[in-house]
Amino acid sequence: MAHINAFPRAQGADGPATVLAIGTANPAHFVDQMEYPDFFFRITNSEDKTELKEKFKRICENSAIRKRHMSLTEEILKENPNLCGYMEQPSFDARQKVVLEAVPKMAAESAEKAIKEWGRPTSDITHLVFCSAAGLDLPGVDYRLIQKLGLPTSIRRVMLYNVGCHAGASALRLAKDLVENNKGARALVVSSEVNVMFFRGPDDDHFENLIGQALFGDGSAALIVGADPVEGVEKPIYEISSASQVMVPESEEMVAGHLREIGLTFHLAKKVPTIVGSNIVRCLQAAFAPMGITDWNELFWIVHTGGRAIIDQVEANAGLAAGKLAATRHVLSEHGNMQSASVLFIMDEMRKRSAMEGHATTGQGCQWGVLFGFGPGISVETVVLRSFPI
Ligand SMILES: CC(C)(COP(=O)(O)OP(=O)(O)OC[C@H]1O[C@@H](n2cnc3c(N)ncnc32)[C@H](O)[C@@H]1OP(=O)(O)O)[C@@H](O)C(=O)NCCC(=O)NCCSC(=O)/C=C/c1ccc(O)cc1
Repeated sequence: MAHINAFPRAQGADGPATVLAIGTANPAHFVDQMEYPDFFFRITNSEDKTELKEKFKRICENSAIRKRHMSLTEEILKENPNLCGYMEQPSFDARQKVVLEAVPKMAAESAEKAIKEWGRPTSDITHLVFCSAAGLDLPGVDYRLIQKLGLPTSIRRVMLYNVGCHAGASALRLAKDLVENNKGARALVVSSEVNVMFFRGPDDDHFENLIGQALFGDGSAALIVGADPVEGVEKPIYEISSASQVMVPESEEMVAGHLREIGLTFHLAKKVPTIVGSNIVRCLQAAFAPMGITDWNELFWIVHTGGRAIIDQVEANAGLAAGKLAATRHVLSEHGNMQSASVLFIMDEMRKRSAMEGHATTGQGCQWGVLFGFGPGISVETVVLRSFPI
């Protein structure tokens, strides 16, 4: 009997991973950030907490957010008053109901847009990477997407569930490895996030909860990632040149999420913006040493929209010129913090405004760019991108 000494190894791609298409989606319903304090304190029956409301108003005014899209409507909140208390029980089933509908719906919508831009049949998609911080349900949204999009049932799926805000960048890191190690592979990367799991009313002793209530919005983004683009068929937007992850030393639990009967509770230390800021140059130096780049203004920039103070700290620590974070600030303003989807939205915004402003490349005229994902821990993902000519 013939013996096989080794399985044939998958053949790798010739070139690096590239982003070949991007699609985004949001719920139609949105809240105006300036009107939100009135709505939030009214719907949660907290009008008597006048001091807290004044502070929440100041936070909203200083958030640099104009609007946020939300799956949670006034109607749903009225039907489920336990969502409006600070820690009312039960609320998990009501949260889960919204999550199970909204997350796959938005995911399919953004993926359809990405597939349409890509221009090839769904049968050519070999891998699926799905990420979300919302939802525990089996089979997962990866499976739902196969049904909704008519993807091959043999598609190789990876789920990044409950990773946190840095998961969008983690998904890019993973997709890069998948497509570079499997010749001809095309990965559909989808992030879909809703803030239903941690919506709750105010409490005098837990102000960090209110910080979260002021920042998060819902959104989904999808990308097609593949190496060796087919000439005349596929048009690369960015190269994913390198991707690395680091846990910021001694930052454990500065950003943390705990799933309880009352949904996701999270911890957010006041020091988060300064800790992120003070670690940024170290990450840049490690990522750009191979190119010999030390002037961070040479790069195009994509920074997770964690909060205005985080973006300010990154800008100050990297010594960035005005306008370098314009795409990031625009996504913050229009959507708030959409967790893992944020950086993918900014990738889309960056290439669109580069074309609109008449730049020579998809990275506002720059060749190299950096994408930062921040999340629980604090974890930092640093992705080096390379632009393409427009
Ligand atoms: C836009 C903010 C919220 C407000 O702007 P500001 O008014 O100029 O900021 P201040 O620093 O002056 O803060 C205003 C007030 O809020 C208070 N504050 C300021 N952060 C705080 C604070 N983390 N605690 C508790 N009081 C505070 C601060 O002490 C101050 O109080 P007071 O002096 O009495 O008015 C700004 O502070 C800001 O962007 N902060 C960064 C927010 C931040 O850390 N974002 C990270 C988000 S990532 C994340 O939450 C992920 C969660 C997650 C986890 C797991 C999952 O699975 C999913 C999700």
